[in-house]
Amino acid sequence: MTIKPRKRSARPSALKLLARNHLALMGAVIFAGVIILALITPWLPLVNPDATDPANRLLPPLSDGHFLGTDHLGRDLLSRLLWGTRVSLAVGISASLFAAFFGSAIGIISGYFGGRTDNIMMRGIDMVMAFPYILLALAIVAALGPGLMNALYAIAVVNIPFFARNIRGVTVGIVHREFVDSARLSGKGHIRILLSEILPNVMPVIVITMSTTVGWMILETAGLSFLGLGAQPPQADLGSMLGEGRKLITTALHLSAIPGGMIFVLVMSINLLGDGIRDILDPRLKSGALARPAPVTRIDRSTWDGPAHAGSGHVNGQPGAKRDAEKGAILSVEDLRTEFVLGDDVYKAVGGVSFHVGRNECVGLVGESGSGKSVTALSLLGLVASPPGTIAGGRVMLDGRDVFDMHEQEIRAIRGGRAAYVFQDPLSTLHPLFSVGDQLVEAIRAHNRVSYKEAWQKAVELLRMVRIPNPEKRADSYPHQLSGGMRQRVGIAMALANEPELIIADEPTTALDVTVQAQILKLMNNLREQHGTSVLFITHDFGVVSEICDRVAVMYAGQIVEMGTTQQVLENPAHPYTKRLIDCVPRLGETAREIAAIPGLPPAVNDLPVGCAFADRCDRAADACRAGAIDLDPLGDGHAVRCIKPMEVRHA
Ligand SMILES: Nc1ncnc2c1ncn2[C@@H]1O[C@H](COP(=O)(O)OP(=O)(O)OP(=O)(O)O)[C@@H](O)[C@H]1O
Repeated sequence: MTIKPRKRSARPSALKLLARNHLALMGAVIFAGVIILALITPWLPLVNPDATDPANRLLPPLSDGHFLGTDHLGRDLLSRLLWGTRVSLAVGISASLFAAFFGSAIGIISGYFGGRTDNIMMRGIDMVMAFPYILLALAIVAALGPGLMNALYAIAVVNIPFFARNIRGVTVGIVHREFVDSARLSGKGHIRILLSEILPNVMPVIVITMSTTVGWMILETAGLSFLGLGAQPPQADLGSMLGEGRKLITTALHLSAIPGGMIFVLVMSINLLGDGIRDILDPRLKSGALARPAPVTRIDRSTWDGPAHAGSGHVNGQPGAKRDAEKGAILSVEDLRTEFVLGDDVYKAVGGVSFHVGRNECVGLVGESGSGKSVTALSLLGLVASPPGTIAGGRVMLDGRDVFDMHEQEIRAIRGGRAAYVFQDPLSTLHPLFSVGDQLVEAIRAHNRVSYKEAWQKAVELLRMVRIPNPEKRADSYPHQLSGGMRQRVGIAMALANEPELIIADEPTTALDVTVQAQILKLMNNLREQHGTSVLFITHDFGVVSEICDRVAVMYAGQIVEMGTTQQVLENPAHPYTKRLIDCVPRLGETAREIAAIPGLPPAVNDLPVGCAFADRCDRAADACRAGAIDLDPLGDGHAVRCIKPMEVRHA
């Protein structure tokens, strides 16, 4: 077997990400400029910054031989500014490193070990924090004596609590996470866990805190020097220059404006760069987003080929959406294409999907992990995060209207209103700090003008409808006080809050045991019968499909490869992939049957092969399968398959 060379990571480099954030880039350029100037100052043709020249006192900027003028002793301001910036930078960065090292160490140890260690360390930190920090810094300098180094120590010490508190908070949030537990279970000792599990996770916070405090510390050191406690004459830093200039502010404004301007530029550029560094270090933003995800998935109409191109999924040769809308389908999807652009790679997560959901109908979307089911579901109401997600083509007709032509506010009104989602893990979708009753009230009042009391009554009714025992009391419970099955019922109650016409359920029973799963499926079936709700049910489990779905669409590598009624697909699968998928389902009582796993792996959606994406795993594949795009061909009675060598189908 030949192994393909590994493709270069699609993740944009840190520099590229920084370049995309214009403000951070500007900060980086200015800060780099100041640093370079500070570094080369000793080699620049500058006069001695401490050389006085009483004959040339208080010269204004642009004077002959003194570009920025002179101060009250006739010293060259440009030279003093560059040497002073050097000192301020060195002190600010050193104090920040010192505070970051000791503060973070205290925070990590305290947050990790907790208990008495945490108590002792944090009470110590609280004692330091009990003093106003600038008074504490003054007291430290007063005790140690005025001077730049003592100012550095004072500023570093008063900032240690800031790091310690911040980092302890982050550590406490991480220390009970599953990956730390699994490191413990694997036998790692405290030091290794601290270094390999905790530190890398708090590092971005340390760097971000540092990048934002360097500017602050430069200001604080400047403050001490301004008060005469930092740099001592004739040595200058930006603060002492500002202090000297302040005395002559009315007669020679440039003496204070120039160092003040430099402090402003320096602090501003460091803070802008700090924000950029935060965005780069956060792995969730590495996918290309330095910006907040847009409220609705970005639609890129430049890639639109018009409705339904060949092979995308018309069935029976008719333009799908029009035909389905005529049939009165609640949801009609035509040639939907959703992509993720990561660096130079384009991941075609949904590659031209067409299907419809009729009124009061339940359609199943089935497929292996990564086949594009969730992205399809999220695309329907523009919920795929942008960036990096983009709708690259297609139409989604909800009750005859194209969702992608709607205004953002209209789409928002539909979400949780006419169309509602139920997700796999209700614990992560329910708010941990509000009671389930309050969350239901919020969902109801987001779409209806009703009083809190009325909404609360409706919330209790909803809980009763989804068969939560003792709903009046349970409405006051918090998500963590309910069992997994109950939480999922609350998730369904939330979805039902505004009597939706369509429920999009993304693997709502996957995390539940079989008895609770059966109860939830029964509940959803009852709701369909009583309220006429339509359901798009996403699952990888054919057992669930047979329980609840009228029709089913099988997805593979971002495309629908087979579609038909549940009976057609389960009893007569036409696509070899569907057949293999059904054969993977264990059946009770069949002890002799060996579960046939599908060999190989699905292709990466950023590197899809020409022709059938399943060909490499299919024992029926021929050369023709790899020759070009394959259409979803009708087999009769609404059954369709995207295969040129389908299994033999015997329709009743
Ligand atoms: N934010 C993202 N950035 C890049 N690629 C993504 C992103 N979200 C999903 N994808 C890719 O889109 C493809 C489809 O993912 P999707 O979540 O729809 O699969 P799925 O069939 O729902 O799988 P599962 O059953 O495991 O949830 C996968 O290849 C996945 O890696």
